[in-house]
Amino acid sequence: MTWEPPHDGPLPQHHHNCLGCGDRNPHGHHLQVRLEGGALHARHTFDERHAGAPGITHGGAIATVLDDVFGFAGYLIGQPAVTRSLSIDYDRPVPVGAICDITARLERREDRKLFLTAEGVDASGARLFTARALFLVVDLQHFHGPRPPDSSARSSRTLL
Ligand SMILES: CCCCCCCCCCCC(=O)SCCNC(=O)CCNC(=O)[C@H](O)C(C)(C)COP(=O)(O)OP(=O)(O)OC[C@H]1O[C@@H](n2cnc3c(N)ncnc32)[C@H](O)[C@@H]1OP(=O)(O)O
Repeated sequence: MTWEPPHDGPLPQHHHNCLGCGDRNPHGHHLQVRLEGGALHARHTFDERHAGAPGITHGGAIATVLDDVFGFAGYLIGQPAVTRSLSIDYDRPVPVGAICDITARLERREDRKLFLTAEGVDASGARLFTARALFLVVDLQHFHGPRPPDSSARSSRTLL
């Protein structure tokens, strides 16, 4: 089967239990990532579960979400890729309960290496954080390992 680039619109979750985007992970962020004009977009609202300082989103929660949005780069190239390096600049506190719009782009590819950037802004457009990541393309063997006991959690609408 030949791979075709995805059209603009919602992208499938990585898998149902994914911490970032899985719809069946009760501890997850339930991200919904869209492709728009070649860029990956997610609108997300962190909640009280994601607080570090009172009322302010934990930096690790932001890193989780960024890592997962970057993980959708696999859809742009039709091959799975995983994080090798992730770097974040936290420009402003992200209030719990506030809308956060995240945009990520594949800046360039060098063989297996995907160089990615992302930005998060609030509802007024003020920049909250920026990030850079290096993802490496892997083959499906990379994911062969211990599997969740509920293998029925997988479906054709997921990557794994
Ligand atoms: C079905 C679909 C599902 C897809 C499902 C996708 C789900 C995504 C979920 C969200 C994202 C995640 O959480 S992913 C999970 C978190 N990440 C992981 O678990 C990855 C753990 N790490 C690994 O498994 C491994 O380190 C790999 C596979 C990433 C890379 O290992 P490797 O193949 O040995 O590659 P390595 O030699 O280290 O590096 C390859 C090239 O990158 C360069 N390189 C390495 N680090 C850097 C760096 N910081 N900056 C610049 N360049 C670097 C090296 O010099 C080399 O260049 P050159 O000599 O080639 O020029």
